Amino acid sequence: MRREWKGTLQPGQRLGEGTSSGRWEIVGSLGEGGYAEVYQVRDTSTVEAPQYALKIDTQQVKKDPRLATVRNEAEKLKRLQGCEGVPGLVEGGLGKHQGRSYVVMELFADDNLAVYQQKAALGIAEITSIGHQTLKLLQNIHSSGWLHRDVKPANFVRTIQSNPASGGRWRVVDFGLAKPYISKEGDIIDARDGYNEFRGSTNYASVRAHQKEELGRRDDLWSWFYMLVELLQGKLLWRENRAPGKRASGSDDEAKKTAHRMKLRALSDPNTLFSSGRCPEALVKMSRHLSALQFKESPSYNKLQAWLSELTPADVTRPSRPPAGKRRLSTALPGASEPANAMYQQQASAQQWHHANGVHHPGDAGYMNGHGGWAPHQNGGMNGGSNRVVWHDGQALQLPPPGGWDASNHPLSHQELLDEAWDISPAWSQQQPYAASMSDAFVSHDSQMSNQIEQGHFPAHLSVPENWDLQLGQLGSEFGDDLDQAQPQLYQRKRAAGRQLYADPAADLDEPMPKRARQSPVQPAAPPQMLEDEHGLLLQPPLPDSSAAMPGAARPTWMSSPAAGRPVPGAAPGPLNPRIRSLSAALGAGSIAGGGPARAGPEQSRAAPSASPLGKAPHEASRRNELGSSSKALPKSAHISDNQQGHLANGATPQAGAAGMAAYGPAFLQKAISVFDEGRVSVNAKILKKIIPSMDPAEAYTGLAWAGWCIAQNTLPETQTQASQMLDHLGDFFKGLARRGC
Ligand SMILES: Nc1ncnc2c1ncn2[C@@H]1O[C@H](COP(=O)(O)OP(=O)(O)OP(=O)(O)O)[C@@H](O)[C@H]1O
Repeated sequence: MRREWKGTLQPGQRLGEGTSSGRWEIVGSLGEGGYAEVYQVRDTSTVEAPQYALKIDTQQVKKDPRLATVRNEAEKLKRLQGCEGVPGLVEGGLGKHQGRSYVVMELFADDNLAVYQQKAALGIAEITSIGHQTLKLLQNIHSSGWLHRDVKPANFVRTIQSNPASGGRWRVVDFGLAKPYISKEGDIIDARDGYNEFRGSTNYASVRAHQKEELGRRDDLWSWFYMLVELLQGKLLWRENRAPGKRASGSDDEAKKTAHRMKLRALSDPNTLFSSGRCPEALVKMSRHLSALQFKESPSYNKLQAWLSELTPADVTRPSRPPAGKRRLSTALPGASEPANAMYQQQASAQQWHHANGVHHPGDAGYMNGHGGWAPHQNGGMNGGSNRVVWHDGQALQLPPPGGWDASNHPLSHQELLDEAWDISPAWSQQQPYAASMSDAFVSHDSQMSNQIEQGHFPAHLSVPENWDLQLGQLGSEFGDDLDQAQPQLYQRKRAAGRQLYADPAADLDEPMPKRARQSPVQPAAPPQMLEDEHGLLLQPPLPDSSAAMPGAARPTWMSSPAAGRPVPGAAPGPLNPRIRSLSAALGAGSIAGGGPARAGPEQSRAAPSASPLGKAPHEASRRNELGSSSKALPKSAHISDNQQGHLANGATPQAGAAGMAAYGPAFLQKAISVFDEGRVSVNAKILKKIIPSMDPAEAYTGLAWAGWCIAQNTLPETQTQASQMLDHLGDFFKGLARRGC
């Protein structure tokens, strides 16, 4: 299955002045709307050949010079330069190619939000985080004196460079409909009399946009609000009846009327926005606030941010998993197909992935990557999460989940499995920008993998097509964010061509028409370029003996030797990340896992810094107090079962007994899974499911605490909410367990 190329320009094609054959070389296709095509390009005028996004008028525009949409957008972008989160323009990046205007701008990696939200399930932490970030982006634009006027998920693009000032990992694109709302004199421009135009996209347009009224800041925020409803519920009820890839029955006008009617009704009863009949209280407050705003009045961004933080997991009603066909991945996986991948070699030589100490395929020349995966140097491979496929001597070998098998393909004991869990936990945090998309990719192989795990067929020789990584990259490449979302291009263009032209007297420039249709970007983004973020969270110092990470090297004794005790982070002699140590001390070592000196000893207590990484020292401290009393701590029990007979009910602790285990065991698993889900590392929940029943509960709790923390770290620093919520979940959960253990 080959990826369908969207757009009229071809890969390798060059355009623009500056070099003899054209400065901008088309590398990938990012998206296509009714009026423009967006490509990933290389600047061939410099040796480094940096990559950018190039937006160019569709071919139809050529036929009607009045529709110079991209040129107009470029002019607006010029005026918005310096506004955080808005794409930077590239010098010399404005031009014409065969009569079509183009503009070259900063390239953002990864998906837009419309695509992203259709991947694996989003938990409350991630939804609120996205809400915070996108709201901040809109506030930035408004503070610059501009309205976006086409706020919708497809116009927020995720990127790997995190910058809290500009909206964390999200950026905003598509300024085709943007308009200043402040005059040159600095006054807010009055609404124009007799204004009678629809601006925006049907699904996200405010009620006033439907009524063809002039839009203000409040209307951008209504669109943001509907985005939020969609994030929470997984759908907008006015577009619900539309089959994927199909238009709603009836005309566009009918669809618009339906959306308008339902939005109007929701003004007086926000519960009607949700098929459950219950609108989260936080959204009710937002709706009231936005409804009360006057045209010129500034929304209270702070209040909206605060209400956003009030959302709870119970407010998420979207399906916990998207249908299989909807899972997607549009990010290039590091090392996905390239033999002797340069980045991996660099990592290996720098010995940065020291902690990875899992299984590998014997005989391969390679090293463990940061995800507990094996990255062969010579043969190429795809690594990460718990599923691994390596290319070896021209063959694809599928390897078991980390911890499943040792180097001689013998199953690991549960003790070793636990060690593996310890090993891979910090790896997740190191894979910060990619963990989500990687685990998405692996989800798609879950069933195949599980079957083989069940049957004990590892490593298995698979028949994997040459372009397997490409296929992953295009899983479910179509998405929709508006009425004619996934319509054939022809249809979109026909509609585009049929639209009327207009000029907006309040803007310096003619504006493009309202835009809608788009096919999704499907090109994998540029490969990752960084191993360490600005906060230094991605890497840990190497182990004293870094050769431990190399094949054949002995496992460091502290990781598996019973004499050395459980390899709790705080107890490890290696210089582990102090953040992990502090969490372990606060949650695991100093509390639940009261039975083992390595976990509960004074060393851990001392190791806990006075302030936690999240600045939650008092909170953590009180949690420690609540949990830390030795009389209340859950005592260490014997292993449930060495032969993994596996039922939680069989593994009674002396105190809680079989009944107690049966009662809270499933909740424990459920919680673990949901925590991992929130961290978007869903596939690892599978490993947990397999290994937890055979583990000492105290070990499992401590391990989860650490793992949860590592996941939480992925979100720092701009999404502290997410991180702290995860920790809270874990803390509450542990508290509950401790009580039951009494
Ligand atoms: N700078 C960028 N970096 C990465 N991707 C981008 C960039 N700009 C746009 N894209 C991708 O291209 C898609 C289309 O971009 P944009 O919305 O600007 O085009 P458009 O033709 O105006 O779309 P529409 O007509 O549907 O509104 C976006 O949804 C986004 O996925």
